[in-house]
Amino acid sequence: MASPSPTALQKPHLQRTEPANPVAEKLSVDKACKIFQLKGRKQLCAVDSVSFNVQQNEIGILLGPSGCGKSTILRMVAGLESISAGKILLSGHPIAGPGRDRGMVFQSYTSFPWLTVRENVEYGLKVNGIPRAERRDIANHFIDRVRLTQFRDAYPGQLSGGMRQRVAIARALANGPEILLMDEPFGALDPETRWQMQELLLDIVRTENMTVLMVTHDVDEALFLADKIVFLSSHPGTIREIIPAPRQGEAKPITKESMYEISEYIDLQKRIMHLMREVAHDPAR
Ligand SMILES: Nc1ncnc2c1ncn2[C@@H]1O[C@H](COP(=O)(O)OP(=O)(O)OP(=O)(O)O)[C@@H](O)[C@H]1O
Repeated sequence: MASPSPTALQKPHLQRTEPANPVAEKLSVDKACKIFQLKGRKQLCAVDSVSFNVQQNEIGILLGPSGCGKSTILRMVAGLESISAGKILLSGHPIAGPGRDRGMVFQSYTSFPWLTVRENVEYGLKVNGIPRAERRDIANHFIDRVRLTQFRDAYPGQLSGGMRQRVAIARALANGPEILLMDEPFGALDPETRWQMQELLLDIVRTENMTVLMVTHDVDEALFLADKIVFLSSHPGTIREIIPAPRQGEAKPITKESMYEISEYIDLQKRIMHLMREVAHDPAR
């Protein structure tokens, strides 16, 4: 089945909101804080004055020890958690709750089991009143992009874990988000499937001009996918270091094997392992 015509992908519902004033960053997190209210008037500062940005077409990775606030930051960007102080802007506009301009992919499988792959991918478009023929074209395009063409009419229960995550990615992309927010999306997959998914994501980000903010625990995944690694330390979650990847955008290696032939990646891997040990031994550093 052919991809939808370019015009189908330029329909108003898929047009990305242009910023009121053009800004360099797609996502700007500026001194963001999150304080959770606990029982007995106690408070927990989970994220303290965190600032970073992600440019259009970049993959930004949030990396750091357990409890350093990675998911909380992602959830604030998603609008699922309020921001206690500071600000978060997407294309120059403040985040004020969840919205279709952000596509979410979680570690757990989130497809509707009673809908087929195509119905799952079409779901958001249907809710938003997109006519049947158009949403079918869009769904088919993204199902092809995640290489599930042969499984359009299958139900999620008939798919492997990796295939179900591909459905989640296609579903998120079909809604035309400005940024894809991914929380450990490949964490439940076996190592080989995980590699394949990482390579597929890199390919999709390039060809669909997508911007991504992803949480991971996995140093190799961060190295392979990132244009920028935001490394956090915990209690409270603060930025330890913002590390640009040795190669950016089109210059990044497209397979894991080729990444490990590049000495800067090996050096960076060692440096990140070292940082991980430091923050694990002394969270306050
Ligand atoms: N709803 C909540 N209420 C109170 N505390 C919370 C809440 N959500 C998260 N926290 C706390 O905020 C801190 C950061 O949690 P968060 O889940 O963001 O960390 P993380 O880096 O994503 O951890 P992990 O890597 O283990 O998933 C933790 O101390 C956690 O206990």
